Amino acid sequence: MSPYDSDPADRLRADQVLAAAADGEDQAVEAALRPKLLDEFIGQERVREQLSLVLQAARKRGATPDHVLLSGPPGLGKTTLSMIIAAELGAPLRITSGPAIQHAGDLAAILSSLTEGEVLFLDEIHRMSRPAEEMLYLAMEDFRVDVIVGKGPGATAIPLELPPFTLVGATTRAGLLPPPLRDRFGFTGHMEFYAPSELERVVHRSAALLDVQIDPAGAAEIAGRSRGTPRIANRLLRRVRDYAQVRHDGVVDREIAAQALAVYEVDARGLDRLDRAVLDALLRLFGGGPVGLSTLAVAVGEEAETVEEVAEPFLVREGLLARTPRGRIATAAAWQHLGMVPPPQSPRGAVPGQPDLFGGASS
Ligand SMILES: Nc1ncnc2c1ncn2[C@@H]1O[C@H](COP(=O)(O)OP(=O)(O)OP(=O)(O)O)[C@@H](O)[C@H]1O
Ligand SMILES: [Mg+2]
Repeated sequence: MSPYDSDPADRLRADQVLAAAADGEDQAVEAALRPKLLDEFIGQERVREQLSLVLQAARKRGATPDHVLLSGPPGLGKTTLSMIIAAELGAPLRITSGPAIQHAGDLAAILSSLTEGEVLFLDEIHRMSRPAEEMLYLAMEDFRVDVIVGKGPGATAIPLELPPFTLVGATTRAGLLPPPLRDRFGFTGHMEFYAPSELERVVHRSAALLDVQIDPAGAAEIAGRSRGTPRIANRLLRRVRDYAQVRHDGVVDREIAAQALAVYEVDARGLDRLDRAVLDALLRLFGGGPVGLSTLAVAVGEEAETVEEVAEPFLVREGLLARTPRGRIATAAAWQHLGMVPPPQSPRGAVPGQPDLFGGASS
C-alpha cells in the first residue's frame, strides 16, 4: 500500500498541476528515470558534496548517519535523494509520509519495527500531526518511543528502545517545521532550481533510458522550458517523444521539440497553463495588483496552496511576479511577456519588485 493512499485527493492535485502524472504509467516511468547513486545524480553540487561527506564519514565510523532534512520545491529530487541515501548506505529503506501518519500510534508502529541502520523516509514531514511530531522528537534524539498502554487515568507509558536509524525528512515548506523538529536534523540540504545546462544533462540521460534519439539543440529546447525542474524536464521529454513518434520519425531536434511544446501549451519561457492563468488574472482582473493570494487563487480556480507552491516560486524567480506585504504584484516583465501594456495612470503597473511599503506618503 502506498503511503499516499490515505490522502488521494491531495496527491492528485499536486500531480495534476505539476506533473500531470496521475496515471500509473507516468509514475512508473518517473521511477525508472530516478538516478540510483549519488554519482548519477545531476546538479545540486553543494548538497551532493555535503551529503556525500555525511555518508562517507558515517560509513567510516561504522555508525548510522545523522538525520537528514531535504527541503525545496517539488520535483527537484528529494525523494530520489532519499532513495540514494539508502542505496549508498546499503541500508533498507522505509517510506511513509506526514499525511499518512494521522495518529502517534501509526508512527510508533513504524518506528518500533525499524531494523538497525534502516533509513526511514518521511515525505511531507511538515504535514504530520502534532502528537506524532512530539513522538518523533524523542525517537530522533534518544532512539526511544513511549508506548502508551491502557486508557484514561490508568494508562502508562512504557519506554521502548529503538535501534539506531536515519530519518530522512522531505518538505517543500521548511519554514512550516517547528524549530524543535528542524533542530533535530544533523544536516539540512536545500535543493535549488537546476541550471539549464544541468537540465540538458537530465534530458539526455532520460532520453537514453527511454530510447529516444535527441540532438543537443532538442535537449536544450526542452531544458529551457522546464522551469529549473527535472521532473518537468522528464515530463516534457515524454510529451515531445509522443509528438515525434506520432507526427514524425521519432527523432527529436529543436524544431520538433518546439512544435511539440507549443501543442502542450508550454511557452518559450516554460510557463504552463497555470502560470499564464495566474499572470493573466493578475494583469487583466487586478490591473497588475497588489492582490491577495487567496483572491488570486479563486480567480484562477485553484487552491491558494497550489498557486503559492506550484506557480509562484517560478514566476517570482523569473521576475514576473513579486510578493509584497500588500499582495501580489506584476512586474514590467509580466506585462511584456503577455504582450500587454500596463495602464498609464497606474502606479502599480510597472513595479520592479520595489513595493511602496508605507503607502507612498512622504508628507
Ligand atoms: N538530480 C537529478 N538528476 C536526474 N534526475 C533527477 C534529478 N532530480 C530529480 N530527477 C528526476 O525528477 C523526478 C522527480 O524527482 P523526485 O520525485 O525525487 O522529486 P521530489 O523533490 O521528491 O518532488 P516532490 O516534492 O513532488 O515529492 C524523478 O523521476 C527523477 O528521475
Ligand atoms: Mg518526493
